[in-house]
Order: sequence, then structure tokens, then C-alpha cells
Amino acid sequence: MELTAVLTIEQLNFNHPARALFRNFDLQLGTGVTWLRGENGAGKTTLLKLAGGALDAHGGSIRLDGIDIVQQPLAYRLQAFYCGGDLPQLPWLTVRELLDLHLSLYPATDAALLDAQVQALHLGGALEQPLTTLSLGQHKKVQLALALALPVRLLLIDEPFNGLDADAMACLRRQLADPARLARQCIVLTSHLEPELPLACTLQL
Ligand SMILES: Nc1ncnc2c1ncn2[C@@H]1O[C@H](COP(=O)(O)OP(=O)(O)OP(=O)(O)O)[C@@H](O)[C@H]1O
Repeated sequence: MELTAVLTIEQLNFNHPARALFRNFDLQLGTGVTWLRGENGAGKTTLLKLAGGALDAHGGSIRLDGIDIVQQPLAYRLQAFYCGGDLPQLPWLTVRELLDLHLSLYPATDAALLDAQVQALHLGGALEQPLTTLSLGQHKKVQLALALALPVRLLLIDEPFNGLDADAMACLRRQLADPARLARQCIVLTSHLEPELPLACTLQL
């Protein structure tokens, strides 16, 4: 069956100062989960950040359902979410304030759905805490609650299972295997271990 591309990367070029990473790199991904694999330093996080708009490419194009990341940056960002391990931006906010901020940034988000994700990940008790006081696992859960609730077409998740307790891991695995989600979203995740999910594609860097 022919792939209907959601994410299209053409002739991508990107170097870190001391490391050439992508040279004329092409990629087309459709809906469902893509497992991005590769040894440490292969460029997995960098590729997620490029596709999420957190880094600017040095050449080539990145399009999401035909929306070009350079020509229509806001339209692109409304349809993409990068869930990484970076420590929080705006560290003076509480968890609730960060979630509310995202409800404004992504106005099509269903607030009740976001609240349901917060409850499912047992974050309800942490809502009034400043982001700086969260444990690493709680920080990861806040990012994942957003990732699972925002109505984006492209979800980029760096090492989704790292640092999660058993309940949260099962909750995440259930949702990333939900056929309705897999039919509507292009999900790219990195993992050094087999993700134990139904996969649309495996990509080795
Ligand atoms: N800000 C930066 N400045 C300079 N070099 C960087 C920067 N970020 C990453 N690199 C380098 O780019 C390469 C790719 O890094 P990246 O984090 O994308 O790899 P990765 O495949 O995600 O690795 P891991 O499996 O260890 O998480 C590495 O060699 C890294 O040292």
C-alpha cells in the first residue's frame, strides 16, 4: 500500500559545531508509531528537535501535511509537539500554569482531556507545585500529559519510557497503541529498548 506522507523531510542538512549529522537526508512518514533507533550520538534527539521546530535546519525542507516549517512556522507548530527531556522553560510557573499556557498556545485542545491525562498520570497532587520542585519522573509526566492531550498531527517523544513508574508506563503504552490515535497521528519516538508497541515503521539512524 502506498504511504500517505504526513511528515516529509527533503534534502535536510544539519551540523552541530563539531559534528556533521544530516547531509541530504530524506524521510517520509505516515500515521502510526515510528521507532527511531541508533547508537548514542547518532542524531535521534537532533532529528526530533528539527522536526519539532526546536532547531533550525541549515538546508532542505520539512513539511507537515504540506505545511512548510519555514514558510508557515506558526501553522506548523500548532500541529507539532516535541516532548523531550529538557528541563522546563519558564521555571517560575506552577504545573497548572504551564498546562494553562499550553491550552492558550494550542487553542483546539480539549481542557477536559488534558485534565483526564493529568489524573491518569497521577499528577493531580502536583498541580500547584512550581516546575522547579518536580522530580524528574514528574517532569516527564507533565510533558507526556501535554503530548497525549494536545490535538497535534505530529508527536515527537524522546525516550518516552525513561524514568516512568510502572503505572505511568502502562498508561502510556495503552494510549500509544490506541488504534484511533494511531490513525490520526504521526508519532515518532526514540528508544534504546524495544518499545513494545504496534509499529508503522522502524528507522535506523
Ligand atoms: N548543542 C550541541 N552542540 C554541539 N554538539 C551537539 C549539540 N547537541 C548535540 N550535539 C552532538 O550531536 C550528536 C548527536 O546528538 P543527539 O543528542 O542528537 O544524539 P542521540 O542519537 O539522541 O544520542 P543518545 O542516544 O545518546 O540520546 C552528538 O555527537 C552530540 O554530542
